[in-house]
Amino acid sequence: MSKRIEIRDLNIFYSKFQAVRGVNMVIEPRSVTAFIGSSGCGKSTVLRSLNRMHEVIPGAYCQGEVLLDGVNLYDPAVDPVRVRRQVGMVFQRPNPFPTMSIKENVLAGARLNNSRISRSEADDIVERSLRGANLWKEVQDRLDRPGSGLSGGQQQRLCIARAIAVSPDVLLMDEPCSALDPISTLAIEDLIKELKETYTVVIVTHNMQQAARVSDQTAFFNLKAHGQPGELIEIGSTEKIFHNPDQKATEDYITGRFG
Ligand SMILES: Nc1ncnc2c1ncn2[C@@H]1O[C@H](COP(=O)(O)OP(=O)(O)OP(=O)(O)O)[C@@H](O)[C@H]1O
Repeated sequence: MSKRIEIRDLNIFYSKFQAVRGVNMVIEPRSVTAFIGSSGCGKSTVLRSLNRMHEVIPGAYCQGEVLLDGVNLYDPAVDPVRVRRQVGMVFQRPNPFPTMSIKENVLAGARLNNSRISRSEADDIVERSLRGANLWKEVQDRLDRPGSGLSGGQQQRLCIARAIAVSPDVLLMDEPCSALDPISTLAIEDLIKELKETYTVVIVTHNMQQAARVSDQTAFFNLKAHGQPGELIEIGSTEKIFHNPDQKATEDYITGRFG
């Protein structure tokens, strides 16, 4: 549970187009790291490279290393399906399986890994995951109703429950609150702070206040010019990046002078 991520000399391509260049960073276990930066600088691309989701896109590939507790996820001997089990992902729009019950939504990934889960094991996974996603109290009396009947914020917590049901080491979140109202957003932010007790969390956000509220470390990405690859400009404690960054480009972005 909760592993250290080290990214070494990562270059990321969509066929001939290089989207990201030369990223190096360390993400400690039991912490939240926020990726910020203007649109198109490669935040989501880097995030997707951390669980080998990037290469699912035809023609897309990476060069470099992503180490999870010292093991390179891109080593030819490593099974990408196993990587995606270890490194879970939550997307921008809550995407529960609409016809499945709340309970079956939570169990979807767990059933893929093991088709013979006993009833009591399934009940345990459902309760543990829904409690972990701060949703249990709201749905415990309607576990057999469709996941699509929940509010947007509840659906996103259901997706988080589905991600943690397979006991990952890392949770990736790509703008998890961008489709949510402010109250649901705060509920997810509170949850992120709890999740870091157990998992390594990496979140892409356009919301600076959100990065400042939830993250321990912030990584600022930028593009030198349109059509150029995105680069990691600066990474540091969120306190430092927001109050005393080393790079002028970071300061300009944080203070809203561009981006
Ligand atoms: N599936 C794809 N095929 C080809 N190019 C892509 C694909 N997805 C993203 N790109 C390109 O890669 C670059 C980085 O995109 P990415 O979505 O990672 O940026 P981002 O910083 O997450 O942007 P945003 O903040 O707008 O979500 C952009 O130039 C984008 O057009």
